[in-house]
Amino acid sequence: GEQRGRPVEGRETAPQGPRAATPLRPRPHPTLRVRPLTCTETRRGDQQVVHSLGDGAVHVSATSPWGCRAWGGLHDATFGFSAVFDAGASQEAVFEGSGMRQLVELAMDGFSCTVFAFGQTGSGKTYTLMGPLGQSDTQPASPALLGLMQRSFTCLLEQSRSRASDLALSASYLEIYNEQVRDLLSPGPPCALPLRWSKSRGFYVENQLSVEFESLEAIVSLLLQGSQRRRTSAHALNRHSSRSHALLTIHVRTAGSPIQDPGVGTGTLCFVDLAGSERVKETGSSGELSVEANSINRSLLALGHCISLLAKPRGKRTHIPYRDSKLTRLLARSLGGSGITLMVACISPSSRCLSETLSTLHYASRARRVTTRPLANRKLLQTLEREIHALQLENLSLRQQLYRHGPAGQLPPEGTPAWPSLYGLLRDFVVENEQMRYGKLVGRALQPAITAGEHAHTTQPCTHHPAMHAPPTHCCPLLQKLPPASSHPSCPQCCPVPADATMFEVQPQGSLWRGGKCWTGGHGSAWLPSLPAAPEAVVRDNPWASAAAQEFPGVLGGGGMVGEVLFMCPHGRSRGRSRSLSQQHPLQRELPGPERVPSAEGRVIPSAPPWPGLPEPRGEQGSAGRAGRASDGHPALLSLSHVGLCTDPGEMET
Ligand SMILES: Nc1ncnc2c1ncn2[C@@H]1O[C@H](COP(=O)(O)OP(=O)(O)OP(=O)(O)O)[C@@H](O)[C@H]1O
Repeated sequence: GEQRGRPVEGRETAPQGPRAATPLRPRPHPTLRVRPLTCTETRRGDQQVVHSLGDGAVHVSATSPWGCRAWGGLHDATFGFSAVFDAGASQEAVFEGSGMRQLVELAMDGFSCTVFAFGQTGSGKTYTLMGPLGQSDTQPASPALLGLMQRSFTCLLEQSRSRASDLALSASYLEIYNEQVRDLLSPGPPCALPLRWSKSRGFYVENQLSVEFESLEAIVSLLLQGSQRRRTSAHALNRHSSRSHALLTIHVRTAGSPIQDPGVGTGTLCFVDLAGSERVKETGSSGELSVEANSINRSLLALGHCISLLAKPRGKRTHIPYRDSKLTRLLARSLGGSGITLMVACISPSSRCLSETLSTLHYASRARRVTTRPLANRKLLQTLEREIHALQLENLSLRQQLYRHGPAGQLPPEGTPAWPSLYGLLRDFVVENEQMRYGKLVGRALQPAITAGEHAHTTQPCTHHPAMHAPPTHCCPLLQKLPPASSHPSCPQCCPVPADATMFEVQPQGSLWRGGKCWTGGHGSAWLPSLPAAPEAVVRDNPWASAAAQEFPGVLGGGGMVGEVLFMCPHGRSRGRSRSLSQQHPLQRELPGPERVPSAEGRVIPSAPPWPGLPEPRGEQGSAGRAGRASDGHPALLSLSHVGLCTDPGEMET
């Protein structure tokens, strides 16, 4: 019996004009185009089964018994789209009414935009995107027949000229033929290019050619050149059937940025002309044609599968198998990622194509439920740049730490085995890295006061390195109480490990093992001018250490953590960069997450997992952490690897 198809939920209203559509539409934006009956279909007496009802609705009434069988007796169905263009709609009407102009503007603003045409073979996908391009090699297409691509190019170039900013446009064009990605712009015979994945770019094609253009003629000629290289064949339903999926991408980037890596920092507008789904029986394909048809159908099936999964509510989504085909890999970002997608479903009105038409309509209905999270690439780039800058600073600090581990301030010679293993070293770096991040936060918090010049007058140039300034001493109460520095104020170049500095290693009993000439207290502020025989003696006999011990009882009274290497600078006053042993630093609450917050002893739990067979990392709460407390219960000394923060927020980071 007859059955009326349910209208698709939440049907969007048709756009009222060029600017009517919402500029940022996170859902794929299905638009329907119904082509006219072809001469062959008319001659054959095929009936028209698709009728536009207006307001984005289309009605399919199946009178063909063949169609009824295929859809289990479903004769009637109404579907809703954001816009429906029937057989009489002009190419211009499709461009203006589909939201294509807005998509171009979004690409210019740095978003990743994709328009893809899908539908049965011979349904008018290529015609909608490119017009009758390539169907006549001798005559150029009339301007009225130009497709979405050429109209978008014009719009892009107009936009790029009208925007004062320095924007450059380039294009790449590839096809996926029998699961091989091939560059359509590279000269020479087509060869398969590798498809790779990177965190910043997602899936991308390696060694793909990208050609810069400045005029409409140039980009249209690229389009023509690529389309002529694209695989097409004739079959029963289409004399110019595309045998591959083609992706033409326009990259909008800031002039001067590298053309080789257009993935990051650019807006993109990608036109995807999918190969049409086909029933081999109907197209009469055999041999190579049927191999191509199988490959096309398989990749379209993978695309359909991804779309069905993406259409589920976010909470109920399972893994999206983008890797099932090259097509889904390349469309991953547009479908479910940070892109904005316009889908153009193309159908034939012929009763003979009913089954395929209904399949396309259901496919489009599913796709409209997919949501993406559009993110402008330029904004993404700024975020990444900030992150890179922070990481570079961190890297520098880590290099300095590594430098300190080398003998006599030298970097270890190449080929020296990593200490104690590469993993151990890395793990320590993770700990240090997190602590330094913590220290950096404090430094950043203090920076405004420092840059305001509040303490500027107190800084003194280092006698060894005039470019370096010692920190303002009055910022830290501990430094204020200490006697004046000996020969010269310290600077990051002199301290903490000058060539004549010596290391001590902390033993399980809490005593210092003299492995060198110097050690420092937990604040890094009480650098001692002479060699201690034992820490107690240092505190007792040395005025610097005594002052520090009075100010912060317990800090200098105990040993460090077992296995720690402590340094002492013979030059007197330390750098200002020092780590607190305080239980609660006022800035701790500003830390971004619990893993960055030091423990009560001022240590940070590393994010690196413990490695079997290796001792606990120095910052970890293990046996080393427990031994880090002095026998009287006060927190013990911290080694340089824990330096970075002062109890007094007034003390600056070097
Ligand atoms: N809206 C239209 N108006 C007039 N002719 C059209 C229209 N759409 C398609 N055609 C004609 O229909 C035929 C098939 O169109 P086209 O090649 O674009 O189909 P296709 O979907 O790209 O097919 P395939 O998937 O096999 O490549 C062409 O001859 C084309 O000129």
